[in-house]
Amino acid sequence: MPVFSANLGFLWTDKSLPEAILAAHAAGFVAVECHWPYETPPEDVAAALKETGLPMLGLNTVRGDVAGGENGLSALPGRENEARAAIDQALEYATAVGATSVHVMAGNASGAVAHSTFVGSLVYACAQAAKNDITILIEPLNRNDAPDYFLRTTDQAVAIMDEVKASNLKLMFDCYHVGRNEGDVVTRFKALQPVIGHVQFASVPTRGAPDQGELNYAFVFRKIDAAGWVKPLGAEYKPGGSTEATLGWMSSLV
Ligand SMILES: O=C(O)C(=O)[C@H](O)CO
Ligand SMILES: [Mg+2]
Repeated sequence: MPVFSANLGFLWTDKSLPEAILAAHAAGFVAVECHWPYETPPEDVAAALKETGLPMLGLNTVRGDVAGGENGLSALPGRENEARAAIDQALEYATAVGATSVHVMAGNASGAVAHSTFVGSLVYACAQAAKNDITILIEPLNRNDAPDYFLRTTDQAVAIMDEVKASNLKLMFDCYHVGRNEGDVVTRFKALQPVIGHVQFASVPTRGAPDQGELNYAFVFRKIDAAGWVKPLGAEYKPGGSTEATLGWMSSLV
């Protein structure tokens, strides 16, 4: 039976991160994950994780100048030092809270130089992360939400993983992005399962709770489960109001 991780970048954003961890535990999630926790002291997060017994699955590297439209640094030619600093920061925070993975965000770029810049950043990230048994994740984002993002497809992600050749580099398979960009979510999941490090989901195309939209998540969850995937699936959707009011899917879809 599938189990779920609450993505606290989107769920319970009305609460502080430690309070959101308590809320996720009370709602029945078995794990949590976040986006950019850096304003919360890691010891406060660690205390809430300890109190609830929930693991923190992952967090993201910072995006750079968000107001200026940046969405990550690791594929940006000329920004290698900032990208490395973002990776160091994420790994330090992950280590302090016991998080098991870090999503290295590529940023808005294209072309061969961006590709080699991203590969270089990932080689660095994987080497640093291996010291603390942390997995590095890369995630293709869909072209509607992130039209200029460097990493767009699962094929591109696999080619990059083949080039980096690090056993701790894995794919973040977000059913929402795959559903919007590529389709064939279940078929792609099965084909990619050996290189997937984490799975996320939200309704397609609105990024709401998974019991709405064109993707049948009762079917998707059943197939992922049947494929032998036992890690928590990350609920990364925008509740558009009270998170509790959207949680019916936790029982209706499994
Ligand atoms: O946008 C997503 O799907 C993510 O998982 C990342 O956290 C980037 O925002
Ligand atoms: Mg995602």
